[in-house]
Amino acid sequence: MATVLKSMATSARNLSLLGQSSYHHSVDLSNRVSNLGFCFKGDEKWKRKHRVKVRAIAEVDVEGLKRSSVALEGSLGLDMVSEGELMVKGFRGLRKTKLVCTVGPACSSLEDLEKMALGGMNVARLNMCHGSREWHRDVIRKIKKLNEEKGFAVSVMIDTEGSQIHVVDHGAASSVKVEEDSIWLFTAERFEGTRPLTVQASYPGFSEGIEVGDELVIDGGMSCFVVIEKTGNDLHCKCIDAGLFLPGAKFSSWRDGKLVRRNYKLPTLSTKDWADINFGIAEGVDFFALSFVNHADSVKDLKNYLSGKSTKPIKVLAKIESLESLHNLEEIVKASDGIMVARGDLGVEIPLEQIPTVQEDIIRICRQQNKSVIVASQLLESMVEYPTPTRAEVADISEAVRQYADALMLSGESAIGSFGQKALAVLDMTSSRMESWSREENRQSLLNHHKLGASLPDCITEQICNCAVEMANNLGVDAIFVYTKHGHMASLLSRNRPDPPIFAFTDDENTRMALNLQWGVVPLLVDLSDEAESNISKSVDLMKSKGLINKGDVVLVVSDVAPTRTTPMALQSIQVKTII
Ligand SMILES: Nc1ncnc2c1ncn2[C@@H]1O[C@H](COP(=O)(O)OP(=O)(O)OP(=O)(O)O)[C@@H](O)[C@H]1O
Ligand SMILES: CC(=O)C(=O)O
Ligand SMILES: [K+]
Ligand SMILES: [Mg+2]
Repeated sequence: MATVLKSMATSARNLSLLGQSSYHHSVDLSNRVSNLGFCFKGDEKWKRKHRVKVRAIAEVDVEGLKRSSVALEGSLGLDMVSEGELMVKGFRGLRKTKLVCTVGPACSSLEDLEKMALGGMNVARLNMCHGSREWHRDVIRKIKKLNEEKGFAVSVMIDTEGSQIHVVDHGAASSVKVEEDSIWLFTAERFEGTRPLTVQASYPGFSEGIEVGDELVIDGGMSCFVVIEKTGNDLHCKCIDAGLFLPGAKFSSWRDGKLVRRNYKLPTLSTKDWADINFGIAEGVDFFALSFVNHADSVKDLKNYLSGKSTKPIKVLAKIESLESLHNLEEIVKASDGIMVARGDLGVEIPLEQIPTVQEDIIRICRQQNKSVIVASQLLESMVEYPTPTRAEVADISEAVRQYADALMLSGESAIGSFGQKALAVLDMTSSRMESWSREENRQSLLNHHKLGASLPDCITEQICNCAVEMANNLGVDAIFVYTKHGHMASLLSRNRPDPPIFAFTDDENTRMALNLQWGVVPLLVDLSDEAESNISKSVDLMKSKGLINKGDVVLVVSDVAPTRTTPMALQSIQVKTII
């Protein structure tokens, strides 16, 4: 717990990143809470309550909190970071937006991974474009070790390489300047080292469908060329907009202001990707993020493959990063368990000014379809090099939070940057701040209640969850409790983005890890029986014994009871309980 508090103090210090200077290093813990800025204006009851809790922390046994994540009889399988956060910030202060961090050489040691977990990393992403399988295996095992030994619950996501066909490289380690009117050769010929004014393409057929007069846009606008001659597969191009070539640059080709769609007939999942997927299954990862998905079929193929091959249910996220995928968006969302708005590659294929609206559309569709959605790429790009974010980056993060994305992702900021933990703290602070502002100002953009369920039982479940959230918000309850086997009810509650946090009690480890991507859900691993009432009273007692809920707290309980011999009907209910 001492470490949790230390990490929170670090977060508080990082407030100065956002232009606040009111934090003093010597404040006592109760001041620290209010300095974190998470209190509700005028919510005296809330402030009093949490000062009391904060004082109690000093007496908590550190070892006692580093529990195993195994569901033991009577244990409250709450991860230690949520537990610490709850004690310090209270129900309303819990961050609802989930945080995904790409693990790379800058944060792959056990110590750094532990710091990231303490800093609020919910999901660790491994990008199979980089590093060897051995390197990734080592990272996955370190994360599992931390989960088991230190009481974290960080999920693991594998992001596939995909068929990267539109990549060119100049062979140098850093960027190369491109002068206006200079003539460059784009070739698929393989050679070692560098050649002046030459870039190597990653795929022999890279220039198929490209004609003289087409424009080649590098990395969404880092530089721009026009094709002046085509010999065989090679392209001779003149720079018409000076700029830079980065290592492994991506390009798109344009004709008459429109993207030239090239049909390479390459599968979304390459042979290497399938091998990486088998690797992920063997290592027991929780999510696969599928790069360059164009059609729902590739998602369905992978899901079918997993259902036959993997003993644990692994969630499949589709990455939206091509123009094609935007044309098939609804189908792709339906077929997937979630979506990543992969703004990096998307910005190579669509004009940058379209990204904000596309992002908002994708988030809305995902919420309607009840699918998790991650906003990714360049959230804090400047922090790869600098210790503070730009104001524009903080505004971008806030906007994604205001749109109610489930999760935000760090890429290079954590993988190779010098300030990964600080970047994570900025995500944490900025999202918490925007969440509390949205609540205070009651600015929830009400979800246009898109009906999901087809069968009557599905419709009932959905309506119960919609009504439960409306009740929870109107009554101002402190927390929502839900008992769930596969996480479905928890996700239906999350979809409505309620004010109070959703504590999802499950006895399934895989459900617990999958819920790590769901907005506002705190998953807990507990033993559950068939008796709803006994589950409720047991979990309330456990939460009370840990000091996580107190006398006078009001909890809205959503339960779903399967039919038994004594009650032959499925029974779903909403109860409001005041803790006594
Ligand atoms: N495992 C790793 N080993 C070495 N470098 C890495 C690793 N993971 C990420 N990086 C570095 O961090 C940068 C940003 O990571 P990110 O995951 O966004 O990759 P990317 O190459 O931009 O592609 P994409 O996200 O589209 O697959 C990469 O360009 C790479 O330099
Ligand atoms: C994350 C990713 O793949 C992208 O932004 O392109
Ligand atoms: K990738
Ligand atoms: Mg990408």
